[in-house]
Amino acid sequence: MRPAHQGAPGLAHGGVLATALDETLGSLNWLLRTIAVTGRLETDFRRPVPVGSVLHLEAEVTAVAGRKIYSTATGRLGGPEGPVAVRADALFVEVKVDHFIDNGRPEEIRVAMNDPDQIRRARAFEVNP
Ligand SMILES: CCCCCCCCCC(=O)SCCNC(=O)CCNC(=O)[C@H](O)C(C)(C)COP(=O)(O)OP(=O)(O)OC[C@H]1O[C@@H](n2cnc3c(N)ncnc32)[C@H](O)[C@@H]1OP(=O)(O)O
Repeated sequence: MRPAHQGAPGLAHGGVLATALDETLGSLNWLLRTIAVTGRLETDFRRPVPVGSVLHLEAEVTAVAGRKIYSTATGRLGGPEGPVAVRADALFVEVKVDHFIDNGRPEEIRVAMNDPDQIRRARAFEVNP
């Protein structure tokens, strides 16, 4: 956690922690080779996370039902054996790539689609920087 992630003095902002959980959970969809968006993200903040601390994040898929992917993530202070600071349960919903083409701002979609580097093109859709 860096100073830019601060909310209350010296502590990480809850929205930043939720973003970190969402990104970790979203990475699972790459492993499933499925394009999916967050439909629901339920977050528990169990301990304050100090600026300067390391948050160890892990996530797993718990179930897949049709287009619905259920997953859970845990963030521990300091490392994999540290105390649980945050956790989240999520539902991702599988979408076609058209979801982004139809709903995204045309300028960014055009730049991404015109990139001849296929890996960079796919990554352009991956995260909100
Ligand atoms: C190559 C590209 C790679 C791209 C990777 C991109 C990763 C980006 C990650 C993100 O930034 S996600 C950003 C935040 N999320 C969104 O913007 C999603 C906005 N929501 C939507 O677009 C739609 O609501 C959504 C696609 C999630 C669902 O709409 P649909 O019309 O496609 O499906 P539908 O509403 O029929 O829901 C499908 C199933 O999911 C269930 N569902 C959807 N949203 C739910 C919800 N919030 N809570 C509980 N259940 C939900 C819904 O009940 C239904 O269940 P059943 O199949 O059992 O009937």
